[in-house]
Parts: sequence; C-alpha cells; structure tokens
Amino acid sequence: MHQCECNSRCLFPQMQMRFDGLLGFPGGFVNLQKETLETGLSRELWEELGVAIPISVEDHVVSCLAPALFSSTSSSCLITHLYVKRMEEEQILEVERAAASTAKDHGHEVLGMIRVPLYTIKGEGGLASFLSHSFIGNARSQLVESLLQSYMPATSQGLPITAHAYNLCPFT
Ligand SMILES: O=c1[nH]cnc2c1ncn2[C@H]1C[C@H](O)[C@@H](COP(=O)(O)OP(=O)(O)O)O1
Repeated sequence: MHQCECNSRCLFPQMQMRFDGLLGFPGGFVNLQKETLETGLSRELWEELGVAIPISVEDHVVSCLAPALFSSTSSSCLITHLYVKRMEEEQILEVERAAASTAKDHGHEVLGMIRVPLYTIKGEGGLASFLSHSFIGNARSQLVESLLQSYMPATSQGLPITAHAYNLCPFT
C-alpha cells in the first residue's frame, strides 16, 4: 500500500496496456454507416472493459487528424475523437474489476487497465515518468490534453475516465 500526495477526490485517469505493448485509451474503430461515434465508443468500451458505459456528445473533448504515421493503412487518414467520461470512484473500481475478468478483449487486445499516476512517492514517479513510456498514435498528447481539460479543484462532478473513438475519413 502506498501513500500518495492526492486526496480522496483526486483525478483517477485510466489507460490500458495494449497487446502491442503500447499504452492507449480504450476505444476503437467506429463504422459511421452503422453507428454514431458515441454508440460505437460505448460498444468498444463494452468489449474492452466489460461494463456498459453510455457515452454522450457532452463527453467529447477534442477531435484531430492523426499523423499519417499512425493511420492503419497508408492510403487512408484517421480522425481520433477524444472523450472524457466522469465516473464515481466505485464505478471506476467496477471497470477495473470487469476489465480484468469478464471483458471480451481481456488477455487478447487488452492486457490490463492502468492508472495514470498524478502523484509522486518520495519524489519519484508521477506523471513525468509515466509520459516517458511508449504510447500508441497520439494517445500521449490526448492524455495531456484531457488532463489539462480535467484538472480542476475537487468538485462534485465525479472522476474522469478517458476513452476515444476513431473513424476513417470517407476520403482517401
Ligand atoms: O489511444 C489511442 N489514441 C489515439 N489513437 C489510437 C489509440 N489507440 C489506437 N489508436 C490508433 C492507432 C491505430 O492506427 C488505430 C487502430 O487502433 P487499434 O487499437 O488497432 O484498433 P482496433 O482494435 O483494430 O479497432 O487507432
């Protein structure tokens, strides 16, 4: 058990360890001919986290064109859509439990959920160390962006979980 420098209402952002050893957010490709970004993201969260998490347009933070380097095919471009979902601590604990047990993708595409440390222990670790890991696509800048948007004094708004959806551009 460690002692951290945060209080009980601190931010509790989560990412995941992917099958390729990179850190990223839960989420995945969305087929806009069959679903909206939000319903597609909820579907992906169900598969990867094993919990039904409704996503609404109000949870959207930012969209951006991913660098060509990160697109899955060289002939298409990728738009990443970042969402931040605020949840109570107990809900986040439920996500951690389900993601490591009943989630469909557990042990395959997703190796586990990871808490992003916003604290240091004896001056070591913390966000700066965490950011030195390897991230998929623009997940690192998405993390920084979501923290900048979410970092506010403790309020009654709950705690954030961050997720993303992507869709391929219709033009290639
Ligand atoms: O967390 C992320 N942030 C930004 N872009 C991401 C993130 N995770 C994946 N990606 C990008 C990188 C890849 O080009 C595509 C597809 O990712 P993948 O996880 O392989 O998607 P599927 O599981 O195949 O739907 O998205």
